[in-house]
Amino acid sequence: MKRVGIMGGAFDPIHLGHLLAAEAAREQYRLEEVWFMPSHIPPHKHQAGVSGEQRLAMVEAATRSHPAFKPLDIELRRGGVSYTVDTIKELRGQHPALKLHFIIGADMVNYLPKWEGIEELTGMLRFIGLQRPGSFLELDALPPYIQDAVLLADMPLVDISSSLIRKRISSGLSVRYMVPEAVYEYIVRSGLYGIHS
Ligand SMILES: Nc1ncnc2c1ncn2[C@@H]1O[C@H](COP(=O)(O)OP(=O)(O)OP(=O)(O)O)[C@@H](O)[C@H]1O
Ligand SMILES: O=C(O)c1ccc[n+]([C@@H]2O[C@H](COP(=O)([O-])O)[C@@H](O)[C@H]2O)c1
Repeated sequence: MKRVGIMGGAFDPIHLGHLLAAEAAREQYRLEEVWFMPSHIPPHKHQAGVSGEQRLAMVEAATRSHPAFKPLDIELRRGGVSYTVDTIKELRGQHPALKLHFIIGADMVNYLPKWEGIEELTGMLRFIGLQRPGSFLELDALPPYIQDAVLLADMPLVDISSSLIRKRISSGLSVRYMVPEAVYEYIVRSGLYGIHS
């Protein structure tokens, strides 16, 4: 069975924290591919300020150089609120022979009990959880059926978030090296987040 990781997020914009988390999960759990999937409307968060098309273009730019990383536009094409349970059912229908892993940072691991259809989701995939500065991943605080569905991976802690990047750009500060060069160029070229080159 092919082992695939899915890294879902708003990617507004995609940054080095996302990429290092995906690479750590890929290596430690021998994932053959990792699919980066921008959400349409995130279930529990403000809607992205930048269009789905532009967030996908940044994901494409960020993943192009890695042979195992691919963009996935399934949630942008479906529209509406991007509940993971709906997406995973759709993906399992399309690819019944995949072993799916959903890669998430500590903030999202702690939030798993509130995910739509979480009981059903834990029967369809494993989560791979990574520590993230600012949110301590506490497996013991989760119900046992969720703990059983979460695998842990290590990564160099990266204190970068999309909101930090947006805030720095709007304050005229540099975000070079917080995002891949190709993403930085896309942000400048498209004038995203009010950037001045
Ligand atoms: N620096 C990081 N280290 C580990 N995981 C991360 C990091 N940044 C984001 N993630 C994880 O990546 C996934 C997608 O995150 P998302 O696209 O919402 O980025 P974000 O940086 O959290 O955005 P925002 O700051 O706008 O809330 C989530 O599971 C999140 O926990
Ligand atoms: O389905 C849910 O209820 C759910 C709740 C919170 C987060 N998620 C998914 O988890 C991924 C990371 O979420 P976020 O809010 O950090 O971008 C993204 O793919 C979301 O759709 C999903």
